[in-house]
Amino acid sequence: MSLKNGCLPKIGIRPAIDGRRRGIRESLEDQTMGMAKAVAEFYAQNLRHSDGSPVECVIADTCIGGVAEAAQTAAKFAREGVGLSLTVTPCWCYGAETMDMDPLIPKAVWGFNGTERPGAVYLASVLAAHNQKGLPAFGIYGHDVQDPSDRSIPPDVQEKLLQFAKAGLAVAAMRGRSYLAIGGMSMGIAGSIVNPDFLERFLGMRYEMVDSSEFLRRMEEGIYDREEFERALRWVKAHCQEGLERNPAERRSSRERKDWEWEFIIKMTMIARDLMLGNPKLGELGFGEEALGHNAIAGGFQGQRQWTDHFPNGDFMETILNSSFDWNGIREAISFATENDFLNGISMLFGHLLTGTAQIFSDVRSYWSPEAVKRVTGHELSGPASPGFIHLINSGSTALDGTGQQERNGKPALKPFWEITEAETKRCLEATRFCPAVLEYFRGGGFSTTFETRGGMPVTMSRLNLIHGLGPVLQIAEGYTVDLPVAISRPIIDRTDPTWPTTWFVPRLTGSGPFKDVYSVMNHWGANHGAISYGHIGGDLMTLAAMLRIPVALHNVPEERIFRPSAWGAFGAQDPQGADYRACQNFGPIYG
Ligand SMILES: C[C@H](O)[C@@H](O)[C@@H](O)C(=O)CO
Ligand SMILES: [Mn+2]
Repeated sequence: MSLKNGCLPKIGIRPAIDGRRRGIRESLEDQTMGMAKAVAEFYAQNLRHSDGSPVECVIADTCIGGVAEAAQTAAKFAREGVGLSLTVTPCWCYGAETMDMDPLIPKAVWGFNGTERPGAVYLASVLAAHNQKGLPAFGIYGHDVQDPSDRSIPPDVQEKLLQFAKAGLAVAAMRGRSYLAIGGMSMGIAGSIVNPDFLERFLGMRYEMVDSSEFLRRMEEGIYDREEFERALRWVKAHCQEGLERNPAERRSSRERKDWEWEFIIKMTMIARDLMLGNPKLGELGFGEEALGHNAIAGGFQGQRQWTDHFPNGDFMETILNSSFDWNGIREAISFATENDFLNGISMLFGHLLTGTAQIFSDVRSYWSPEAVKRVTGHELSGPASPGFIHLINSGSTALDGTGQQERNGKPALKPFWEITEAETKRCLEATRFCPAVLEYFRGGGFSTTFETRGGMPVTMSRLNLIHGLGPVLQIAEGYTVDLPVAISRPIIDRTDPTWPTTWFVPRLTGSGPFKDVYSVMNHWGANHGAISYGHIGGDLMTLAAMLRIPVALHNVPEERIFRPSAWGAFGAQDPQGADYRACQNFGPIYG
């Protein structure tokens, strides 16, 4: 089953040229179209959609020397489903006559750094036109002068081409899709008060909602694939190991009840997925409407409390959906928020679309200072955990990939699903236990995913918050997962909920402001949850946020990784954070 619904967005390449015939244009055709072809090839080789398929480029039929060819190109791009555009040129062209005017399409311009023809002068001129007309565009200007015969794309240009395209593809992938809430607000968590206005205006997405009772209807009326269910049950019995029972002896559920719960939560998992994505198998069974699904690219489940006070909790479902594999094999992770915290779900979606990897969803539970660790465990922190750490932990939603049992160059990693091996999925499962849910919290039972994330992984924690009178803002903290010695980790986990997955996180400190120490990062975090993505992707998130006009409230991303539309500089080049707020407010959300 694929998460895509309809066509995948393509990248439109626009070779712009000096329109003067009888010499100039003719002499430039080859080099200009050559740049377009080189970029298309570069993208095809280096970019994939989050569903694993290679990214396709559409090149304009002709070089664009003026408005007629710009219009022909726009028509071609609309026919072909282009979601973002890149204009390339080695020469002077007529800015406002050749530029891409589609307000919905993220745009960049690569102006070749050569001296024979003034590509960089066009770049400056067309960016000025974009800024003047309120159509923000990213400028790409290579650092070193190239010769006209040099058809290579220099590494600094490659980096920017990729950063722009990854974020632009994410923008295009979200447009027209849905966030599906199963249930409503969970325990007063404001992030689970889904805000359709934000989804529609900033992301071009719909808010879809179904009542949790839909699980029961589908179970009781047999609206799921029975054959898949049997297969899933066999897989669960073979690979999902039950963990320690933490409930007091007199309250534990019977074996019979637990077996029933396993069947129930497997069905919940299949039904949630079918609700989001649809399932042709349901059509074959005579359920045409259900077969279609809700066109969702992200979703969430309220769970607590009405559902979990009576029925098994959603932890297993959330974990499996968020993972890059299940009983059907290795596949794209499905971004799914526990407690229906859609703001965290969308943060996970951003991370997923930018990387193709599974995401970790966590409560940002506690800051542990070295002093508190010493007092509670009797041990001193050392190594990367020395400045103290943040304990990330939540009942559900953390992908099995979050164990860190996949590897890249011998180091723990969360990989895009197309790079994950069968053996690595086994290791993730072996490192996980499914503990009977703590019945004090979850009266209806269920099983919670239990593991400790391997240390040493570069990760980025992010979070969207909605602020009255301001709108959405994004927080970003790059850092590392760390390993703790058992003598420290055990007592700390036992003080919280030992049946839940734990990630020990140390943000990269900068020595000042919110990143002056680990405590300050925790203290500045804007909500109870964070979305954790493998890798240092803060720069990519910032590029995406700028495209979506979401200001970045907090980050520790190095300056050289920050890449925003050219107009941002006009709002205060010496005050990038304030400029970001002003630019986002000035241009406003893409979809109104
Ligand atoms: C079991 C509890 O209700 C937890 O689910 C709660 O601590 C949270 O996760 C709050 O975000
Ligand atoms: Mn939570």
